[in-house]
Amino acid sequence: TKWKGLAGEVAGYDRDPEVRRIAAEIGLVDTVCDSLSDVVRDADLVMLCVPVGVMGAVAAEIAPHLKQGAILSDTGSVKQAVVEAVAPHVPQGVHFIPGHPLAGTEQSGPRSGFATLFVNRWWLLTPSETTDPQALAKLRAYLEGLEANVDTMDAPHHDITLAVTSHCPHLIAYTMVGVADHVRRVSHQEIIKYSASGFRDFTRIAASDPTMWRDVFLTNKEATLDILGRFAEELFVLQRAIRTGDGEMLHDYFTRTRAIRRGIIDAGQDTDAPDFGRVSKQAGE
Ligand SMILES: NC(=O)c1ccc[n+]([C@@H]2O[C@H](COP(=O)([O-])OP(=O)(O)OC[C@H]3O[C@@H](n4cnc5c(N)ncnc54)[C@H](O)[C@@H]3O)[C@@H](O)[C@H]2O)c1
Ligand SMILES: O=C(O)C(=O)C[C@]1(C(=O)O)C=C[C@@H](O)C=C1
Repeated sequence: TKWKGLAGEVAGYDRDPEVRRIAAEIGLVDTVCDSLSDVVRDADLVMLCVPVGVMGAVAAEIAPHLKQGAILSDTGSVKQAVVEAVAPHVPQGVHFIPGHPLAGTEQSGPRSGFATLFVNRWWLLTPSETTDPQALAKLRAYLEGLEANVDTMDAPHHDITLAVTSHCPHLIAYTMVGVADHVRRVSHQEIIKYSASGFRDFTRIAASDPTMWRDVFLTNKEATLDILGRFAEELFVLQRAIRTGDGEMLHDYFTRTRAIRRGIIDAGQDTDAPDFGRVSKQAGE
């Protein structure tokens, strides 16, 4: 926001005094406030950037201090649970428009952000039927000012989509790293020394913030369990193909998954891993 000069003043608050100290030190915001009530009092846009599990408690605390006409949004990775937790606290005359930037890394904390984090990344908004179109247009224009691509969808659809594209992949990465940790026949030293790049990618994801991801799974329970159920079924099919030596099945399956990867690259969404693009081009595709 500061990079693009999109706001007259950017104020921030975190309940952790160390986070507030660092934010002031690195100039993350113009003003570091000492309380939630102070930080929201005169704000035209309030962005809740806390773990999904505490969104409701924070909303309840700020509610009496929100300015009439203000836009209230959030960055939570799950949307339906945030709507349920936050909406009941939102006063008349305040526009609540939930959101989720599909941008981030395994790092968390005030030093992890950077000005161009949202450039050419999706920022999903989940307005309701009663959302004021002018407030929605204003928020969209602000996010586009950050050079994000904005799309809207309803909250349940967001949650099942992200269960597929983000939440379950994280759980699978956490699990694989956990498995490596528990395998007795391969030492920890060997795992570190011979870590192939696939496993290294998993360890990056599995280093993501435990509080954030605990809350994601506890609040997007139904969708993640649905997709994990399908994952388990397909895993059994692949296991059987390996056991029975069904090479044709494995080859067909991997050909289809490779096409998905190519689709992501062709859509210009592969901003993080240019190496992979290079590898597939070298393979003559
Ligand atoms: N990290 C990512 O890749 C990413 C990407 C998109 C969305 N998100 C979502 O954005 C939100 C924030 O994630 P993050 O990565 O910025 O986490 P973070 O850990 O960097 O920041 C969260 C902050 O919230 C503070 N906090 C916790 N409870 C609080 C409370 N009651 N009052 C005030 N502050 C409180 C913590 O002290 C912490 O500094 C989460 O809901 C997450 O799901 C994260
Ligand atoms: O690259 C990463 O570290 C991420 O996982 C970022 C990622 C994602 O799954 O794409 C993680 C969670 C957020 O809600 C949005 C973005």
